[in-house]
Amino acid sequence: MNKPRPNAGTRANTIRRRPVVLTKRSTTAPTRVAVLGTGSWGTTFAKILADGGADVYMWARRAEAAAAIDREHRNAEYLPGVTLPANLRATSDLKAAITGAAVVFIAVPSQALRDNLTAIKPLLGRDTIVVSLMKGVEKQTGLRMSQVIEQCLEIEPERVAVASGPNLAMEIAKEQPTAAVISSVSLETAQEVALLARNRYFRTFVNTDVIGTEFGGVLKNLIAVAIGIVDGVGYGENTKASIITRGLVEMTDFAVAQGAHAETLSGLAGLGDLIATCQSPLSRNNTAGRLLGQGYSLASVVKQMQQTAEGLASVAPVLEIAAASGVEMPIVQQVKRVIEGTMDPRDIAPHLTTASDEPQSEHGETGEIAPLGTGSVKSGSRLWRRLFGSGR
Ligand SMILES: NC(=O)C1=CN([C@@H]2O[C@H](COP(=O)(O)OP(=O)(O)OC[C@H]3O[C@@H](n4cnc5c(N)ncnc54)[C@H](OP(=O)(O)O)[C@@H]3O)[C@@H](O)[C@H]2O)C=CC1
Ligand SMILES: O=C(CO)COP(=O)(O)O
Repeated sequence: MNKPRPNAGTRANTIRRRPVVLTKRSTTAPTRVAVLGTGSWGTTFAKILADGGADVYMWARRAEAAAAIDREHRNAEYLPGVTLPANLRATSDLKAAITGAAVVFIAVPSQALRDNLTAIKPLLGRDTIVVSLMKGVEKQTGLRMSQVIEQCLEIEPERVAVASGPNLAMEIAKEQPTAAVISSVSLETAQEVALLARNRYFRTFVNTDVIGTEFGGVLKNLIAVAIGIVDGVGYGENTKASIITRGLVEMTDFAVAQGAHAETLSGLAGLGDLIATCQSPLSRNNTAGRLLGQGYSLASVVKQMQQTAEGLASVAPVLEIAAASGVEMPIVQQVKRVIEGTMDPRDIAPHLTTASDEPQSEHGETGEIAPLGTGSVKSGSRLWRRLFGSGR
């Protein structure tokens, strides 16, 4: 990462804020939407939208991938055995996919987002809403996906939303019921997107905590890599439960220090997704961790992975932001060291690498019951004063 950039006060955060009038969409005709990316999540989300009644056009970067989806109503490469709705079309022509779309959903790997936005920008309508389905941060800048979108497309934050939650693609593609959060600084935008992205097996809630919702998705990936390492090494349920529990504290500390609400990290986009991803062999982050735990090098793991494991790229920028904000993330530190090959995976443990050997309070430095998300925040810090010093 070249320049660590704290989340508060980035340019993308400070594009403020002429009032945006969101045009009400027609309620009679199906809403035209585009989904960019025909991997496992893009295809599954397109199915969610089509099954919810939207008129969906997917974009694939490879013409043969688009043609196969259009012709066979299947995406055998990413979702074997799943039949896609007949009203779901695909193209490799970006202009054809985006033109006329009221909402554009993006599901490409996080590190590829910026390049794709350059091509997307001239094709967007004045009111088009852009929704990130991604769960990574940009390695070079540390920016969240919604920030990259605002910055590159030069659009108001009110036209941007994110979707996150316990959403393992293959389970949803098989129509197993689940829920997710749609978040935007504009409640109206979040509601509009949530109404489109819901159907008999997919329930959407809304919030306006974009920072917490996005970081929930980013951070649970890192804890899922840790759990994979534990599995790979052969440790059992106590180790995993300890890491999941302490991992949630790290996630919450980090996100709150960036301006998130602690409750968001206890919700679907935090705890919910943490449970799903840490428990499931479907998780690519979990799988990558398991290979690391079995002793494979990062290069070998990347080679073996057929699909995107965002946690591998997010770990360094997250730790840089954590260091800049005074947040301790001992579990994520351990993941980084295993990825770098500087720690034996068998040494992974839920211990806290604090300077002192004194037993540490589970609930923060006072030893009193403190809200989740204050476990490792130092008592002199700005966050601590905000939580405890102001009498709140
Ligand atoms: N899978 C899941 O269960 C979930 C994933 N997510 C998030 O969704 C995002 C996408 O993940 P997912 O769909 O699973 O990933 P996949 O690896 O399954 O698919 C990636 C997709 O992006 C395309 N792609 C790869 N590189 C580029 C590029 N440089 N430019 C344009 N398109 C590119 C691939 O095309 P090609 O086939 O040609 O390589 C493919 O269509 C990630 O951020 C992930 O965290 C969120 C929730 C659930
Ligand atoms: O985000 C996900 C589930 O909510 C998918 O997790 P993986 O990217 O680890 O497969």
